[in-house]
Amino acid sequence: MTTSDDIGGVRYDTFHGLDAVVVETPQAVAVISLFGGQVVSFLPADATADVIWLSPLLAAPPTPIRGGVPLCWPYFAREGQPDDAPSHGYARTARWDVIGGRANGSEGVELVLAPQEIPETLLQAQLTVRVGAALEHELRTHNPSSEPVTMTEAFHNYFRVADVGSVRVGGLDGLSYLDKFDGMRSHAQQGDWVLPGDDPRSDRVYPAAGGRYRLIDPGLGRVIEVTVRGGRSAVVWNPGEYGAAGMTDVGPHWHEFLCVEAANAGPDSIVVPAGGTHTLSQTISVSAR
Ligand SMILES: O=P(O)(O)OC[C@H]1O[C@H](O)[C@H](O)[C@@H](O)[C@@H]1O
Repeated sequence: MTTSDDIGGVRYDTFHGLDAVVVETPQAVAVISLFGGQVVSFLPADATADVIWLSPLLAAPPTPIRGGVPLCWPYFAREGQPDDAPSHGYARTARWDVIGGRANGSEGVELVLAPQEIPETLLQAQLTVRVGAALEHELRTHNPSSEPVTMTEAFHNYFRVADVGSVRVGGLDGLSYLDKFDGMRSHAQQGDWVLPGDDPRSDRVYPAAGGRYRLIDPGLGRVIEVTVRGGRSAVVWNPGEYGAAGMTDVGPHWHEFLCVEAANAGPDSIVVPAGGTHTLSQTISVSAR
């Protein structure tokens, strides 16, 4: 493993019991768990609350981390998989190593991570995380085989909110979505996403979405903007009170987060050609409302 000790502002530490890399820049502090290779905290210098939600009821590895930015890879949910396949693939329970990185002066710090062997897939993953005024993710998937491989994926962003019942998500108006809480039937999104009043939970896949989503949180007085490249689907998920009651790592904390995910899922699956590469990227930035 390449150490990151020689990059200014980068150190190995533990965070909520997880082995982690902490990245401190003048603009923000971010923490990346080596279990799952996932960001678990992003705190811009002027922020009063973490942008990312991490469950206070976190289970220990190998249970996937509930919170942060899980990498769903090389498939989303159990799409195209047998019923007993692990939800969201293997990346989020793999151990990742830092294999490179550099300080980019006033732009912040860039780290490159790769998972230790994932024997279940032919595909190879590499994640670049950039920490500065914004938080950037770039997930590269390489297919070294001689056959095309179909995949789905997501950055399963858990965003901290004051109360999921009082936030809105812009950028989805007019799209169709597949509702997992309604047998995957298609519905039309009218206006911003808000938590439904009659059945307060959400598990929606928006195919062919625009790639620019705004989570407006009046309670925390901020807007979180997610700008996506190479990802055609958006997913908006919160299990609601009753769904969360059956999840030991969510429980009463269900209203503290909303997942707005950058994905290629459902009809937006990706075929990575033999010898080819596909990249999913997102930029998360925060502004005052
Ligand atoms: O419990 P997990 O495997 O982490 O999945 C949590 C959620 O992830 C996505 O948002 C899916 O659309 C949901 O159907 C799923 O419940």
